[in-house]
Amino acid sequence: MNALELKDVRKQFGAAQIIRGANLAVAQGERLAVIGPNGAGKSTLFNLISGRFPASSGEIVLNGENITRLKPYQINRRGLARSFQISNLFVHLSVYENLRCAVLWSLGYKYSFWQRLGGLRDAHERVEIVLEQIGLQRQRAVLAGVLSYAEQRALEIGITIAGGANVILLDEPTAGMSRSESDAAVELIRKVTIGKTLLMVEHDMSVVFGLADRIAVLVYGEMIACDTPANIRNNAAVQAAYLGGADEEAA
Ligand SMILES: Nc1ncnc2c1ncn2[C@@H]1O[C@H](COP(=O)(O)OP(=O)(O)OP(=O)(O)O)[C@@H](O)[C@H]1O
Repeated sequence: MNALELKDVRKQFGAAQIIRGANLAVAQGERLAVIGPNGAGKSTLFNLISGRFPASSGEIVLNGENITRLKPYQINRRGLARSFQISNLFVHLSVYENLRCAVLWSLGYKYSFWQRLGGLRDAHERVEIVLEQIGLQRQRAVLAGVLSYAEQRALEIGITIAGGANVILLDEPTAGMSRSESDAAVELIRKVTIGKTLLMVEHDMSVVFGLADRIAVLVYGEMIACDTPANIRNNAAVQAAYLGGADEEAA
């Protein structure tokens, strides 16, 4: 079973066709990068998958279940978690508390007293695991607002994976980072997504080619190619429409 499938998904805002029939099948454990020029519809595609916008037509299937008409929290509970370009952190809470909120939310912190006690213990253990994964154990008590930029982005990734979702959507996870910070972020993303399915929108071609098993190319709302990095690099249509010299930069 695929982790995620899009079947002829379309989105229009008024008369403007923004996504023009996207078809995609992402296998369990696969890492897929979505690339394309500014305004191609990449964020819109993520907004459709995560339920923020309803699709105009077509079908979105997560872990075998049709999620096309579900709300974001319902999709989240079914195993899909998403990070945002814009920071999603509680800046006045500590690193630990930020992660704890994310874990408790995913556990559905609203049941009976006894379940809640069990839930709290589970949450603590889960937070410890995520802290270790994102390398922020020593900053656990630090307020999120005073972390370095790269640490904040690592915490956001931690919050995204904290609930144990099997499909992770990352929107430009290395935006605004220096080369060395983004190299470290690639390693972090690789580590925390082992055994999970990753979809990411990313403009930095060295990140894309460093992480992705497959690359989907979106141009004006149409997916013009979806293939291995090597094939995308050599795809004439992709080069003409978008990639240009960017592959040389990444090589
Ligand atoms: N809520 C909306 N209402 C109307 N038009 C929208 C809406 N959201 C996005 N669009 C339009 O859809 C098009 C695609 O935007 P989108 O943000 O998805 O592109 P993108 O590929 O993510 O771009 P970038 O790389 O610059 O982030 C743009 O022309 C944008 O103006």
